Amino acid sequence: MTIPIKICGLSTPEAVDRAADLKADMAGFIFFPKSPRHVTVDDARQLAERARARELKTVAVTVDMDDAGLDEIVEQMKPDWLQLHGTETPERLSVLKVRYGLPVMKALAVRDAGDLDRAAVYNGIADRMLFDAKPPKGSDLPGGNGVSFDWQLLAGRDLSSLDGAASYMLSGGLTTDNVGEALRISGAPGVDVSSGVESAPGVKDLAMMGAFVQAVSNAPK
Ligand SMILES: O=C(O)c1ccccc1NCC(=O)[C@H](O)[C@H](O)COP(=O)(O)O
Repeated sequence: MTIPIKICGLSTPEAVDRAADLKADMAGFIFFPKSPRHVTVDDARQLAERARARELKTVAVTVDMDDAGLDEIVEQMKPDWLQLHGTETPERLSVLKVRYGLPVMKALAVRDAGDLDRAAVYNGIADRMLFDAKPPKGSDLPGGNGVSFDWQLLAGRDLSSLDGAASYMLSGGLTTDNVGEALRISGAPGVDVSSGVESAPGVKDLAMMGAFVQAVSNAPK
């Protein structure tokens, strides 16, 4: 079984090409001005075009964005997926799925088992969940903080009610050094990485990207 990998926060053609060379499944582009990974719509349009040419799926990552902002992103970038990384409700997801006809990945911030229980409200609505760590106190970013949550929370948990073959992705503080252990403990069907493949905030490191993908493929199935 191959584990789907999303590499998030890409902002250069080199990083997009590297993700495609490595046969990552998804490339995430961040629309959040406070993030060191923020891209403009025009940047995203060009980067997504490049990804599409290599059959790399693109994900527009937004946070409680209004319709006007989303309209522009969808029209220009033509993403394959929307990732909603804010406080979007199941009702909001339903509206956006009809409006854009795109699959939606809902990020949920996890610290304890109760947080994971909240995923149930998105059953049958989100096409995929992304379980990420809660941001540390004082962080301006809802994601991309390089912190993990307790992977044991996912161990043995029945998430079969979530739809799709890869019903969720594990995220938050994953690195080459810990992703094998994270997969072993959680049994996650997919992984997402951002700061764990960066040499500085927002700067993707091509060698680290390669090492991460290798570590995932080396992980015991
Ligand atoms: O990465 C960001 O800067 C970011 C900003 C605002 C919303 C979401 C953001 N990232 C979303 C992701 O999917 C990240 O890959 C995920 O949070 C994991 O990040 P990391 O812990 O750095 O691997």
